[in-house]
Amino acid sequence: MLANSYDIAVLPGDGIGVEVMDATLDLLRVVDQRYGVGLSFSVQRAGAFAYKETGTDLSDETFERTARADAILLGAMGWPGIRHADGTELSPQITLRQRLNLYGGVRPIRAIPGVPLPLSDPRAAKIDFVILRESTEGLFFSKDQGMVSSDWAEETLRLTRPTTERLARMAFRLADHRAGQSGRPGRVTLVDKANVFRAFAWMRTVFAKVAESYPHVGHDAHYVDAMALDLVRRPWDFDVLPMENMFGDILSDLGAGLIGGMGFAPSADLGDTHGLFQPSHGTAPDIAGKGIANPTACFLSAAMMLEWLSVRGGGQRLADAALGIRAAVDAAFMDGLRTADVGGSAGTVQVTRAVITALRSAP
Ligand SMILES: NC(=O)c1ccc[n+]([C@@H]2O[C@H](COP(=O)([O-])OP(=O)(O)OC[C@H]3O[C@@H](n4cnc5c(N)ncnc54)[C@H](O)[C@@H]3O)[C@@H](O)[C@H]2O)c1
Ligand SMILES: CC(C)[C@H](C(=O)O)[C@@H](O)C(=O)O
Ligand SMILES: [Mg+2]
Repeated sequence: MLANSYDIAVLPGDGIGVEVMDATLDLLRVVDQRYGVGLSFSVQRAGAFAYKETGTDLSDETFERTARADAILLGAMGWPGIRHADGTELSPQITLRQRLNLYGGVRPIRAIPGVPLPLSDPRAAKIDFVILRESTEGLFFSKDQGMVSSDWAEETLRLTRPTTERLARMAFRLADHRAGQSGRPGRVTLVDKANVFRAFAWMRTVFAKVAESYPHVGHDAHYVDAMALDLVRRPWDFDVLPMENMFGDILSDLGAGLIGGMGFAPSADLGDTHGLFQPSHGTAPDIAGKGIANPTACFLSAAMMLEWLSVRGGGQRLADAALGIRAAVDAAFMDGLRTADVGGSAGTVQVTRAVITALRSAP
């Protein structure tokens, strides 16, 4: 699909989602001038404040428009006080994942050179792994269908063969791709709780079968509780970590903590036909409106979007643009940029200016 222009559906959402998206669109316009990738943006309203004003957090019209785009860029959605009648928070992100079958939640955790890290071990600078969060089933399968009585409450975890096999193939392809780029051997480590639940023992058999088709990629499994320990103790040892939905939700925030916080953690929700890109963080009500949200995670999510469009046949310019964003982010932080979340004073606008300057001055 070598196209001259790409239609990007943009859903800024709520709180700092809007702030980091404004910054990302400023960056992408400069990227477009420099690399000539031909991006056009159609901004759509969705999220908690849309719900408050219109009664829906994701209208059918917005969904259809979003589903027709070449790629989707999302800020963050949700707001603590804005709830459904049953008290649950709104989550149109989950609706999008389920309706577009975005089963592969790719959440890279990479230490950005120059950003202060919480672990003092010098090996922390080498942290570079990917959480691959299954994003349509697992424990989220029973969302809105859990049974609650006055005496008990029950939710259901479901893993299906088609999704588990697709997730496994995505994990091995990703490890293979990363090995090709880094020169290090690839390794897929399934994160589960197979010592207690049959569902995870079964998941191991599905992964072991898929692994046979990738003999050059290493493969093992790790219990989720031990993985929580080892991600703090030796995170530099891991490569690609596929896991069930809820485990991935939790461990991806832990991973973000290892590299400076949520403001540095990008993500992509990928299916076979659609790709949605968003920072892993939420709407951050505690800092919204203060101008200090770190837009780096959203910048890096936009880079993932350009790379995905490139891999789907969009050509080298998109790949170069993705690399250009990553290099500019690294250069800006190496040059001393310090965001408020890592003890500095640079706000959203300063970070955006610094990254744009680095992009413009790159050879
Ligand atoms: N993908 C999404 O849209 C998404 C993800 C997570 C949470 N949420 C929603 O967001 C709302 C707030 O959730 P929460 O507070 O648990 O999680 P959060 O990710 O919004 O915030 C957690 C902490 O990280 C900080 N933080 C997050 N992003 C940051 C950034 N870019 N720069 C600097 N600091 C940042 C916040 O200030 C806060 O201290 C809830 O309604 C939740 O449901 C949405
Ligand atoms: C806001 C919430 C519905 C969402 C999730 O649980 O998936 C978020 O925590 C995330 O990690 O993207
Ligand atoms: Mg989460």
